[in-house]
Order: sequence, then structure tokens, then C-alpha cells
Amino acid sequence: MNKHHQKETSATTITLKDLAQLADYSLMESLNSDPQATTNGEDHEPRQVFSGHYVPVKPTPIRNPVYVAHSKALFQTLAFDDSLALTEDFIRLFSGDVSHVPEPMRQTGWATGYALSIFGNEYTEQCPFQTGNGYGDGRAISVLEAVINGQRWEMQLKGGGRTPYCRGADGRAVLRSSIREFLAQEHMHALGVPTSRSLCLFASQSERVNRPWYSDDSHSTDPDVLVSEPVAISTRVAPSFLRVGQLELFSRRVRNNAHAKAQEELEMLLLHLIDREYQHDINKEASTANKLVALAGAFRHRLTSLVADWLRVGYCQGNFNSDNCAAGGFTLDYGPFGFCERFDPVFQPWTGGGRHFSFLNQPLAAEKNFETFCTTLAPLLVNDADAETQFNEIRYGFSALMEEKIEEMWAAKLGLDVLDSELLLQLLKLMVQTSVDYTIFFRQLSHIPDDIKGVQKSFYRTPSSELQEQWSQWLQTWRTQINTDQGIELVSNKMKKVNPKYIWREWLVVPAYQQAMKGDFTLMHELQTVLTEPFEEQSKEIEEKYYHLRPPEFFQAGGISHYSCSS
Ligand SMILES: Nc1ncnc2c1ncn2[C@@H]1O[C@H](COP(=O)(O)OP(=O)(O)OP(=O)(O)O)[C@@H](O)[C@H]1O
Ligand SMILES: [Mg+2]
Repeated sequence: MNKHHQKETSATTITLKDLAQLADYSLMESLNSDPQATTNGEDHEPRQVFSGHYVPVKPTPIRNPVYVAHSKALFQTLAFDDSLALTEDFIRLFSGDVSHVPEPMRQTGWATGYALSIFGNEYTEQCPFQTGNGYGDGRAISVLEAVINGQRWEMQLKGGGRTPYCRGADGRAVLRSSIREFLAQEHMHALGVPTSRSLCLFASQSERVNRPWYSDDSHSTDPDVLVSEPVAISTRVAPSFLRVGQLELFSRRVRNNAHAKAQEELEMLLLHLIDREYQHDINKEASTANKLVALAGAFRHRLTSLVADWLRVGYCQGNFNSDNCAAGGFTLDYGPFGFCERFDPVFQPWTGGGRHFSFLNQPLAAEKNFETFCTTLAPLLVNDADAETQFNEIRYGFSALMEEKIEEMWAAKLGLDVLDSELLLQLLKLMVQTSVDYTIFFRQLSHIPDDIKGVQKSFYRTPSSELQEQWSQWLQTWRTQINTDQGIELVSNKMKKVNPKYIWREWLVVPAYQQAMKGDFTLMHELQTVLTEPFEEQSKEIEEKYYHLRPPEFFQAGGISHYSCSS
């Protein structure tokens, strides 16, 4: 172990130099780098990468960076003082300039390749060479791996410039999408949903790129204008950024006999994944085959819990491909995501996404990714029949476990010890028929109302008298099922811990990024505060503004109710 890891971090004094001292590349160094990589990291043209786990790449800094935000919660976890975010060294590094970082940090970053399966179907067409060797982190560049207070973190710039995987694109992210990703990561963490974390966000005051987007009040499905937008770099942090698609890339190479070391590289990556994400779940002494069985079990557990959490908070990832599925089982890639406002089982904000990735279809999409994960790793089990049997049990038991987790989630949302499936079905039907706001409904229900008046705030339409009658009956039955032995207050409090009051509402986020694009971050910071305390009641003023049904003009509105890919 590097002696620097013992160094205590102090909340008031840490500088970039201190942070650099915590750098630890030992795990990464045990992997292979691309043998064809340049030595100086100037590797910005699309090209095929045939082997190796990463390519050293220098980020391209954004010009005239300005501070937009940092995560106070993550800073606290890392024992960074808030003031660090405004120091020159910190701004330079996290706006892409690694030329002056102190040793032992390196003056280059790294990007990785990955494969893509969409809903379980393999693709290579998205790669400019049609081989899959040119696909991966096209604009994501990691700059630091560090052990801080005993926890290993990777820090990755998004929008940090072109890499060999950029496919001819500019390697940039715009401020709009960076604000969305930054806030969403903060929000999801506060909602108790595992996620990559936001560290900080810097925007350029002079560099802009064009992106297709929606004109004001557009009802178009596809973007109808080209907008010049400021570029930005957000830094996200996670124990690793390994994706199911990454394992898949290496497994495809084994299958295709792509090169002599293909099997070895797949196995190295598997062990690396365990070190990075599952070291506490898996016995170090076990054989590779047994490690693999344990990994499949642990990943299945995390993935099923994750998707149950998504449903709990109304989150739709939108594009749950294998390359957007973190092998560590947390949410990754906040592109065309959205949160369900008016309850719709097939809610999907991304115009390119289709029903397969829609809201209540996400358990199935997760199963497809899990299936890809298993197919990918199965070649490492061939000589161990026992392990293979156990592995297959885990593999084919995904949907049963998923169902169990979903039932537990609904029971918790309804304040029940045991779910009555019939009661749930009746409710979901009523919610669709009435047009109900998903978040407001469950929060109102958490007050354990006596009658329909208590939940009416969540209705987008006035229900017919027949529907009102059905609601009353449903509420009565539900009330008989909640366990009030220890008092109604206790049930209510428990429900308020799983049913947030404040949720991401796109029509409230749009003004924040529009204002930020003009250099004013007031609304963005207000949102950051509101969304990082989603279970709190908050002030009357905040309640009036944010605990609110979506106004009618924001239905069918381009860039709000739906959008094309994120950018
Ligand atoms: N402007 C861009 N320049 C270069 N590559 C890009 C750009 N936009 C997207 N890509 C790459 O295209 C692929 C698909 O994009 P997608 O929207 O899933 O990812 P993303 O939002 O950039 O990234 P991530 O999954 O890392 O959060 C990714 O491999 C991504 O790196
Ligand atoms: Mg992606």
C-alpha cells in the first residue's frame, strides 16, 4: 500500500497537492493499456483500439472556465473543504487542464472501450469501423483514481474532449446536459438511489458548440433548430466506471478469437471489477469460477434493488443499454432520462427510446442487461460444472427476485407490511384513469388521508362521480390493510421516507439551465438545494413552487415532455 494513503485528510486544509498525494493507480496498472497508444496522450482522432483495457488520453481543457457548482455532500464525504472548489488548481484540473497537476498524479487521463447491446441485441453498427473497436468513452476521460478515507474513487470528466472513441464527434458536452447530469446525480443520491456522484461542474465562458434542440414552445418530436450552446465539463465520481458493455467487448473478442490474449484480458477485467466494486462481497481466496458465481449473485442483488428504487421514485433511465449499465449496479449516464409526473406505465421521455426502455418496462430491460452480463462471463466457467450450475441458478432466477423486490417496494410505498397485489392493481388502474401525479399522489397518501380530498391535489383531472366512488372504496380498503398497531403516525413517517415530496420536474429544470446559459446560476443552485432534500417538507414558498402539478402548457412540449438524445 502506498504510504500516502495513511495521510489524514483535513476538512480545512486539503489542497490539490494533498489530493494528488492520494492518487493510487496500482489497480489500473495491473491492467493492460492499449499497446498502440501514443506516449503523450495526444490521441484525439477516431481509430480502432484492438486490445488493452484503457487508452491514455489527455483531456482538452475548456476555455475560460467558470465555476458553476460542486457537491457539498460529496465534498464532505471526501473531507474536502468547500473552498477547494474555487481554488485555481482545482478549477484547472476539473476543467480539463492536467498539465500542471502535482506528482504522483499524471499529466494524462484515460478512456476505455466498450461494446453495446440494446435490449439484449448485440450491435457493432454504431462503431465507425463496424467492428466495435472504435466504440467507448468518446468524451468521458478519467483523470484520477484515489483512495480517500479508505474508499477508492475514480474521478471522470464528462465533455473532456475527443478520444480515439469519439467517432468523429467533438468530445464536448453542453452546459444544458451537464447541469441535468450534475443535478440528477445529486438528486438520486439524496433519494437513496445508488448513482455515480457529482463532484463539480465548470462551464466555458467563450467556447460554444452547436447542438440540435427545440425552439421555444416547440411541439415537434425531433429538434427543430440548431442552438449554439456553451460547453462544460462535469466531473462524476464512482468506485469505477466499468459497464456491462465493457465486459461484453472483451468477451466478444474471446468469442471471435480476436487476439492471443483475449481470454486473459477478459479474466483480468473480471478480477478488476471485483476489486473495484465487490471486494467486500467476494472471498479473495476463492477460485475464479467461484468468484464469478458470487459476483453474479451480488450484481443481481444490486441491479434488482436499483431498478426497484427507480420505480419507487418515478425515474426512467430512458436508454438502458448494456453500455449504460454500470457493472457496480448504480445509475450511470443521465442523458435522455426523466421522472414520471403524470403516472404513465410506459412513460419514456426519449424520443429514440421506445417502449422497451419505458418506465415500468425497466425490470425487463435490466434482465436483458443481466443476461448480457451472464453470457459475457460464461466462457470463464467452462471447466467447473458445479459453479456453472450455481451460476445458471442465479442467471435464471433474475425475474423472480426482481418481482420480489418490486413487491417490497410497492408495499413500502403503500405503507403495508405485505403487498396485496389486487389492491395495487386497482390503484394503478385508478391512477391511469384519473391522471394522477405519481410523486404528489404517494406523498399525499403518506399523510394517511380519510377520504379522496386528501389525495385530490395529485389529480390532473376531476374524476367522474363513478371514479370518485371507486377511489373512496379503494382508500377504505387500503386503510384497513395498514398496520396501525403502533400508531398511524409511525406508518405515515415511514411512508414519507420512501415517498419523496420533491422530485425532478423538467419544466422547473429548463429555466435553471436557460438562466445558467446566460451566466446566472441562481436557479440552478436553488434547485440543487431543493432536490438534495427531497423528503423534507421545506418552506411554504418552496412547496408552492415545487410541489406542483405540471402546468398544461408543458405537456407535448419539445425539450420538456420529450427530447431527442441528451448531448
Ligand atoms: N460529443 C461527443 N463527442 C464524442 N463522443 C460522444 C459525444 N457524445 C456522445 N459520445 C459518445 O457516444 C456514445 C453514446 O453516447 P451516450 O449519450 O450514451 O453517452 P454519454 O452521455 O456521452 O456518456 P456516458 O455513458 O459516459 O454517460 C458514448 O460512448 C459517448 O462517449
Ligand atoms: Mg452512455
